[in-house]
Amino acid sequence: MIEMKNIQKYFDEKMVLSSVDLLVQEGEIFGLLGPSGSGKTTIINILTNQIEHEAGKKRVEASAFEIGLMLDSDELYERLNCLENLELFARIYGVSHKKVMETLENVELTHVAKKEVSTLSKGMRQRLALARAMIHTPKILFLDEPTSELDPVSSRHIHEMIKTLRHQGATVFLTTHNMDEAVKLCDRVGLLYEGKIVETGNPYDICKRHGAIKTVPDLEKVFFKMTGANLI
Ligand SMILES: Nc1ncnc2c1ncn2[C@@H]1O[C@H](COP(=O)(O)OP(=O)(O)OP(=O)(O)O)[C@@H](O)[C@H]1O
Repeated sequence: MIEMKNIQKYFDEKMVLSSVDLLVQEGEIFGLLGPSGSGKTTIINILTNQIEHEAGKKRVEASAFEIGLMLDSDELYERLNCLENLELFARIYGVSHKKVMETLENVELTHVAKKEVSTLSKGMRQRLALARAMIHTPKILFLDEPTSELDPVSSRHIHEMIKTLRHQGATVFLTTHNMDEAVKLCDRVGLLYEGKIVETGNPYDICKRHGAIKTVPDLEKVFFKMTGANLI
């Protein structure tokens, strides 16, 4: 379970999160949606103990070793090959070579196992970053925009991997700009706006309630309806 209660976060004088409340149940795929700069990455950083918050309470029911994290910048080692990137993490987590090879196969990167990361396509990099985040079969997986800039086929591939991990019992917390993705992938979403979660629920139900939301401009219209404020 993941919980935030009345979380506040400032960067210098600027308040980024004014009062964030959210609850993610075990085994859910939860999507955090919001415009650029609304604080989605900040929330992941707080939940994964990378930054401190100023007020409020948080709870992540998993030890550091039970958490998987994939950041927006994939943070792979450019000069190492795919296999070496995974082996490095596998050693830290005590994961066998067999599991590394299986994971490479699951993300369909066996044929480029010995290729240096700097030579991979964006889609391959994303798949490798996801493989690295889930190599130890985490209890909770945090994904910051896992399919940003990917073509539809690569995105679908990533979606399947995320769903497989969920079927194995993991809880997945991801950020996205894309409501269409949220409808396909997430059990529930939270809409982040002006430092607060202004709406949570099943993405399909939210779309039905507000009319179709497919793109960020659509989402902005919904925000306008809810808050009376423009996003830009
Ligand atoms: N280390 C930092 N120091 C100062 N300001 C920061 C820092 N990290 C984030 N911010 C600011 O906090 C706000 C929220 O940033 P954050 O990256 O969490 O947003 P986001 O919703 O993830 O955006 P995007 O969708 O563009 O990735 C932005 O205004 C950003 O400039």
